[in-house]
Amino acid sequence: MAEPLLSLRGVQTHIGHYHILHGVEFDVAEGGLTMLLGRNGAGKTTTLRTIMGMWRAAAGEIRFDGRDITNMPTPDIARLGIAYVPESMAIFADLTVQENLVLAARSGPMDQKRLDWIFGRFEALKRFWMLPAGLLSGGQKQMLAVARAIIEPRRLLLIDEPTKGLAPAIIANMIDAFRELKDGESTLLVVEQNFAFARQLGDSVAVMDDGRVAHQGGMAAFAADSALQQHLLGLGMDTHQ
Ligand SMILES: Nc1ncnc2c1ncn2[C@@H]1O[C@H](COP(=O)(O)OP(=O)(O)OP(=O)(O)O)[C@@H](O)[C@H]1O
Repeated sequence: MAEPLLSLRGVQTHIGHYHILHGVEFDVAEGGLTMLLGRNGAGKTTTLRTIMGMWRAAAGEIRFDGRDITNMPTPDIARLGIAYVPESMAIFADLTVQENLVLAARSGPMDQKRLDWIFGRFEALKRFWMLPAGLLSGGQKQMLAVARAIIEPRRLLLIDEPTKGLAPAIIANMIDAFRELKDGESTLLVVEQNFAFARQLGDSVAVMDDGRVAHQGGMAAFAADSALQQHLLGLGMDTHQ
C-alpha cells in the first residue's frame, strides 16, 4: 500500500497549562479529501495548527511526503507545499482583493488561467477586485481566504470550516472547486461542522473526540451509520438529509 501523504502518530499538544491533544493518530491518503469532524472543542483546529507547526507537538510524529515535519518551523512546512486556511479568515483587510491574491502568489506573477478558474467559482472576487478586502461580506472574505490558499498549486490544503457563514449557492461552488482540486493536483484535509457538505465531498473521515481520533474510515460507510454519527457527533436525523 502506498504511504499516506500525511500521517500523525501519537501527537500530543499542550497550550499553556492545558493538555489539548492526547495522542492524535490518522492518515491522509494522497489525492483525496479527508474530513476531520468532531464536536466543538474536540481538538480539530489544534490538530491543523500542530500540523502547520503553529503549536509545538510535545510528543508524537507528523510525517508529510515521507519526511518528519514534527516541529519544523511553519515557513519551512509551507515551503514543502502545505497551505492552511484558518477559521478566522486570514486576509489583509486594508489591501484590495487583487493585492491579497498578488501577495499570496509567492513564486511570481499570478497565472491568469488559474485566476479565471477561481473567478468562475467565486465570482464576487472578480466583482470586488479593487475593493479593500475588509469591506467584503463574511462569506466573500471566506472565498478570498480560500482563493489565497489555491492561487498557486499546493500538495496539501488544510482548511478550517470553509462553509461557515456561506450561502447555499456559494457552498455548491466550493464543493465544485474542492472536487476539481482533489481530482487534479491537491490533497485536502478539511475541518467541517456542516455534515451535509462533509458527506458530499469527503472520501474518508477522521472523527475527533476529546483530543483523540475516535474513528477513521471511509466517508460512505460513516454516512450510512447513523448510530455512529449520533455517538461521535450527536447528530439527529434532520442533519442526514
Ligand atoms: N489558545 C488556547 N488556550 C487555551 N485553550 C485553548 C486554546 N485554543 C484552544 N483551546 C482549547 O482546546 C480545546 C480544543 O480546541 P479546538 O479549537 O482545537 O477545537 P475544535 O474541535 O476545533 O472546536 P470548534 O469546532 O469549536 O472550532 C478546547 O477545549 C479549547 O477551549
